[in-house]
Amino acid sequence: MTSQRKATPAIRVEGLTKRYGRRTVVDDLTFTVRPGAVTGFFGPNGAGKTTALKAVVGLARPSAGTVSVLGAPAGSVAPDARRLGVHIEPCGAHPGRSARAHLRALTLSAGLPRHRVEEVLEVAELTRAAGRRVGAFSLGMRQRLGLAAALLGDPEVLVLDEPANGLDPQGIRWLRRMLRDRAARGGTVLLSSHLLAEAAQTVDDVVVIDRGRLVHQGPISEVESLEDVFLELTGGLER
Ligand SMILES: Nc1ncnc2c1ncn2[C@@H]1O[C@H](COP(=O)(O)OP(=O)(O)OP(=O)(O)O)[C@@H](O)[C@H]1O
Repeated sequence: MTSQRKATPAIRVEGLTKRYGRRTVVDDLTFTVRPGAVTGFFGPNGAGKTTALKAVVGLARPSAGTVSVLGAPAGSVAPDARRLGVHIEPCGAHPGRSARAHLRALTLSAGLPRHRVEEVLEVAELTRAAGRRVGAFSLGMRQRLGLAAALLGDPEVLVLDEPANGLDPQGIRWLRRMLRDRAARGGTVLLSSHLLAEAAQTVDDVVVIDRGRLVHQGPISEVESLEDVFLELTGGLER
């Protein structure tokens, strides 16, 4: 990870639209994500967050619009684990494989040094469980494994869908510190979350979408209560 490219956004989403059949799930979405910061991506269930994140990392082809990551089209950055790390469920680990074997396979296919496996196991506090079958992992342990996999290349940009999902309070604190540390070192983090109180402690910038459309982008410092702003912008309990 480097602290270059500070002047330009690390991620630029312009007019992103994704349709499934006749249904528009992401609708003319434009926002930017700056390096050296954690950006939270929020929206109600079904708002299109995962779909938009998939388009950002090249896992979904936009129906219209463009996405660039570190100045390059999303799809061209995606295979480079040193530039882009992604955790979007399902993590793809074979249930019969151990966590260590899963990470080793990823390391091999990404052309990364083998020692990264033990390093990310340590970072994700999974070393003791590394020899166990992934199929026997709890939700939180699978989540840690997915995050460990995203960190394998020590990437400049991290895109994480609901990274706190299933984590216990200790795990949530670990995640917050890890993300803050990466941002402090110049890294870029874009994450989605429904845990607004927790996210408010972690993020620098906020992007809120509703029904696939952008309803807010700005620094968290300008938001008095993320929950109030979220409910106000997305129709709250009256949906
Ligand atoms: N492959 C697909 N084919 C058809 N529809 C899809 C597909 N993927 C997502 N959708 C639909 O797109 C809409 C947005 O889904 P998405 O998962 O992006 O929302 P989300 O904001 O991440 O929701 P949540 O917070 O519940 O995870 C949903 O109505 C979903 O059913």
